[in-house]
Amino acid sequence: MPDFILTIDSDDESYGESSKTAQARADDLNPEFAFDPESEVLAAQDQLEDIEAIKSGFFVDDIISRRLGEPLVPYRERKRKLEEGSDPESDDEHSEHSLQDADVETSEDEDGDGEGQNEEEEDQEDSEELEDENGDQSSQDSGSDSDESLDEAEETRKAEFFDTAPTSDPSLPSSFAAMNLSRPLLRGLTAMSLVSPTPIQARAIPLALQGRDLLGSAVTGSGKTAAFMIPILERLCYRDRGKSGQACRVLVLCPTRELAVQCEAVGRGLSEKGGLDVRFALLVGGLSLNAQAHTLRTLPDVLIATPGRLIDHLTNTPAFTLSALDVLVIDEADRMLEQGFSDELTEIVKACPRSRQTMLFSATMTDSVDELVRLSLNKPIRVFVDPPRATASGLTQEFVRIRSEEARSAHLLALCKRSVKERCIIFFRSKALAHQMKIIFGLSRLKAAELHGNLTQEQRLNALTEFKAGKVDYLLATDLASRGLDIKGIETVINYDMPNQLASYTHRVGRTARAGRKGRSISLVGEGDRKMLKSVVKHSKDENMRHRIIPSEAVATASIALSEMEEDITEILKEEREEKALRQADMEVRKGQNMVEHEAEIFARPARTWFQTEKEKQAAKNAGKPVNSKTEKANPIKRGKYDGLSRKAKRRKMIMEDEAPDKDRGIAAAIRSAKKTARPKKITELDSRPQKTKKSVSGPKKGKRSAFDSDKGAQRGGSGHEGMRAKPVKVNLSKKGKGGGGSGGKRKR
Ligand SMILES: Nc1ncnc2c1ncn2[C@@H]1O[C@H](COP(=O)(O)OP(=O)(O)OP(=O)(O)O)[C@@H](O)[C@H]1O
Repeated sequence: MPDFILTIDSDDESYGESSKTAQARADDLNPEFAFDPESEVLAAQDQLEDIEAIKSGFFVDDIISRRLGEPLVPYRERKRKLEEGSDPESDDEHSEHSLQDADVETSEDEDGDGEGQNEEEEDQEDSEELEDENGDQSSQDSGSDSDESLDEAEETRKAEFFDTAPTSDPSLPSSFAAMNLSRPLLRGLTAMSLVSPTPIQARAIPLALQGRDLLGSAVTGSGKTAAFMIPILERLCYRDRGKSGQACRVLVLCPTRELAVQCEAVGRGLSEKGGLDVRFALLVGGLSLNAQAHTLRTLPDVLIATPGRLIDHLTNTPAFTLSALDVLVIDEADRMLEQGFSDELTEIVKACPRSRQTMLFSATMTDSVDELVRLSLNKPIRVFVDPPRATASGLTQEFVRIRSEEARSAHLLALCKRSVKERCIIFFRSKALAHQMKIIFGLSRLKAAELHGNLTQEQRLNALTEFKAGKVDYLLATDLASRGLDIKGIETVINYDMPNQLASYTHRVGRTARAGRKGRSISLVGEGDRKMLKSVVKHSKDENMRHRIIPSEAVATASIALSEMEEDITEILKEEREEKALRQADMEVRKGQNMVEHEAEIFARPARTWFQTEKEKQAAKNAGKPVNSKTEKANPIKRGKYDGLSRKAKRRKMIMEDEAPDKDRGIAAAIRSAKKTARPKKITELDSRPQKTKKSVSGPKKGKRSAFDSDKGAQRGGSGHEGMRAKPVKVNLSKKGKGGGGSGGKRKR
């Protein structure tokens, strides 16, 4: 059997060979371009509540420094230096250390002792084993073919549920200019060096401009954020700008705070660089509730939110509703449909008007009807650019075999000491593991920051800032950082352990090789990870896979170093616990003092209500698995008659039902119509499908066309007014699906 996997026997081997497709993609994209969320991170930090950090990690650097006999730098001083851009730790020391490592590596490489021989035999064995994984593939393929092939009933349901993309014009726009976008937006795109759309952008943007519901999927790092942000901004160019037109029109939901921060940075960047007057609000946990509530009172156009905080505002911020929402975007939608988020998502969808446009995006998007029905989509179109679970073509995937679990950390340490020395993100299954490794890296003088849910929001944002700025070489993260984060220049992703789901693997390794660049992933594969390895092999191209060997001497050296650290690690963890308890006690005392001093004011405040108790939240999280379509089929979601209606619409329907039949219906109708007129108008959508525009749209009426309507040629020629498109076709989204646009009848529930 041919050895399909190239075995790397040198740690220095470059991962740089890229396939022709990667080159083609690289030509398509501008690898130098990156959105700069860093400034946004700092902006978000300004909003932070002044919470004294009491969680772990905050002071562990100090404890480690004390152990290593290094001078202590107070946290506030460190933070100030970070903001000023100077490195609090000595670079010299680090480079000296790297040199030492290099020396060791050379001497080891030159040393051809018996252990090397052993290593070779292991190589052979490992290659065969990986080959086996591939060998299994054929049999597994044939077995899973039947698993994966959808039964006829499912096919029929999909045919009924989804719409097909219009095929009349198969040519895709080759530039943003060809998309007939308004001039300020084109200016913003150019300022951000975005010239030609990526495949997902070329397909999704025209459909999104028509107001269609859609599901977008393409590999990680292929520009999905701009694929929904561009049509949103374009449509907002045509909104009613009068006072009565002010409303929260767009909601983008993200599963993590960091992703929301980044997403807002992309939208804000495009808007500011193009000179569009679109206002954004970031609604994420960990940032000041009051500041967010204050922003909401100004009715920002676009809300970028995590579900929990959004629901908090919906429940507790007076007068805040989503009743005027035009567009709902769910980023990383497959994750949001999972158990941990699904209750919150259902609650949010219920608060949105049914006439909205809904767009879902993810690199691992599902098209399971069972999972999608709860979102009340209206004949959505699937825009699936790459095969499901595909990885970026510039990615080389390497695998290291771990023979005993005890040796896992030694492998990681050896790998980082010898080969992967910077721009690396390492994923761990648990927060505790990531934290423990932070201590090990600290004691080994490897610069690392941790990013997981046991940290305060300030610590999380600081970790990202430090990593992006190159102040630390490693980001030790949990799956919190696996989705969506776009950090320029990540060269390597290490999987300390394999995740439980293939989708998580795809997202983790997708933090590198983005936007046409090259990158590599290195996964440590133990006995328990073999099943996932099989799945990965099955979904990957052979030429992108490598088997990596870490010399056993290097692992042995790391192992000795680790055992020498054991006592220190225990001591540090103990010291940390004690310090944490002290701070906690200190905080409790201050809280008590506050209660005494400000009792009257505190009790005068309206009590906040919560959508779910902590217990319920935990139960939902523990369920944690993707929705089981079979169970769903057996127990279909029961829908009430008010489901899918906004709160306002629900109230209206209830009032109408309560109305006595003998009441003057004419007066009631007149009142409703007056209220409707007072509501902000929907933002426009570009409907390029001619058969739909003429009959169905409530666009500009005869004799009421704007001065720009007849100016098509001038606008195309560059002399049109900014923010206006020639002959804008105004479509009232609330009419969507009522016979117009061929999207068929009433919205399905
Ligand atoms: N049209 C474009 N031309 C060049 N580069 C682009 C273009 N659109 C986006 N990019 C680049 O692609 C990078 C990745 O974009 P983005 O984060 O939106 O990817 P994604 O598909 O959402 O990834 P993920 O699935 O990991 O969330 C951005 O940093 C940006 O630099």
